[in-house]
Amino acid sequence: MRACGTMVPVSTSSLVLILVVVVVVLIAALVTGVVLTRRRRISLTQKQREQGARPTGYQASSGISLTPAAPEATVTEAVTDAAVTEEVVTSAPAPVEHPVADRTEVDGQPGVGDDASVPRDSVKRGFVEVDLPVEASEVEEIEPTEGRLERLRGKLSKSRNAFGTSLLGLLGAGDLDEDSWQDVEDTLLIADLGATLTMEIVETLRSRIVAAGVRTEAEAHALLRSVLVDALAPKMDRSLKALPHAGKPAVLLVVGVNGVGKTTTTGKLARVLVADGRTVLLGAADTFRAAAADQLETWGKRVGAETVRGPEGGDPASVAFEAVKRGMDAGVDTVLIDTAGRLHTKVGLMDELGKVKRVVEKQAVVDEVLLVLDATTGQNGLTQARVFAEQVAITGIVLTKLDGTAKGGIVFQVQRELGVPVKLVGLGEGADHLAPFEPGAFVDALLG
Ligand SMILES: Nc1nc2c(ncn2[C@@H]2O[C@H](COP(=O)(O)OP(=O)(O)OP(=O)(O)O)[C@@H](O)[C@H]2O)c(=O)[nH]1
Repeated sequence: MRACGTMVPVSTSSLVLILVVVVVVLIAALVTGVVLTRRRRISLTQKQREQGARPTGYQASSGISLTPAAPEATVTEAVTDAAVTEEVVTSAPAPVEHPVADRTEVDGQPGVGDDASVPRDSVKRGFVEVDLPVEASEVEEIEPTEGRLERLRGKLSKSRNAFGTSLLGLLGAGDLDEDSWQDVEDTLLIADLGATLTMEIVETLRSRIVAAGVRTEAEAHALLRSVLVDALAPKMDRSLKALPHAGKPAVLLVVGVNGVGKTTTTGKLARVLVADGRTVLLGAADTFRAAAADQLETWGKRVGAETVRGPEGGDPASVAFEAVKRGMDAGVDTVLIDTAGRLHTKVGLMDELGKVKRVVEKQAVVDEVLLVLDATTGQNGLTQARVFAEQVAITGIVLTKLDGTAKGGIVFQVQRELGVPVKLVGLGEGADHLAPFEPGAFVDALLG
């Protein structure tokens, strides 16, 4: 008898059989693994393709709604449109008077070089006076822009104190006498809502307070919120026409007077687009200010975007043209063109802007002309906006430096006056301090 546990001898053929089984099992596992990995990769690619193929506007994950321009716009039509716009402008009922002395061109051909003979509207900033954005050794992580306005609401504290807090204090105090209504009016005027809009809002508040029988502070808050949101035209299309169409990149032109934050906004906007998975090319058509192109190029490097630049003092229209050409050749999604600051009263410089747009339109549609306004300049911003809108058809407003002012009310006025939506707001010098403008979130930030 063999004791239990004694080893049973295994024949060579059994060993071979076991080995064959093990090898077959291993091969089967390997094949299954490969098939699963392929499937996963294929489904991911399909998903990406679906995302890329969305034909019309969508809410970008970045929180800024990006859309392609209307499909019917073609280059030729755009050129014709530009001519039509100019005709309309010339036949506008009340053209803005420009003193002839302000003309800067000397030969009828607007160009930055002309300014050598006549001083431009502002002192040139040299290298030493301009803080270049921090150079990054590698492409940076970008903060998501979804909910930025909520996250940056603290930056609106100056406007909140001057505007929301005092208004709520007045309205929440119960029955308002004439003096209190006068205070409401003054608060709105000081916050830069302008006389017409202020009167409208006061009238609406007076009638609705009575009709709704507002008694508590919470009711006053709700009423004020609804009146202010309505005054911000919440239904305006604030999507950014920054997506390619008809096989060409979207082209955005950034314009405004000196020092309002055009280059900074262009850089911040490139980050927003890159964060949304878009490819971007920057055009440094600000050939006037020393270091403007360096400033833009540094912004570009931080997000891996190429910058097309020209010689200092060169023709901005030709830089813009080259940038769009390069963008088309490289197949990027969006070309962002930064232009030089120009005072709206300088006819030659305003003509130059029209030329930049027309030259670009020889090869692609300009989908957006974003006017950058410095919120701290108050009513003057409005005057600038009117003149810029006459020269180039403004499609959106970027209101910068809202963090540094108690006059957040300019947002209300500029939209009302121009019928052009505020699309973005600058809330600080930080690289990601640019937020999509949302009326509800903005009013909430003002009212605290
Ligand atoms: N606080 C604050 N500062 C801003 C904002 N946007 C821009 N700036 C600052 O404004 C200054 C001018 O910005 P730039 O981008 O150089 O202005 P620009 O319009 O390109 O200037 P020019 O080319 O000379 O016309 C810089 O110091 C920016 O950091 C903002 O939203 N908030």
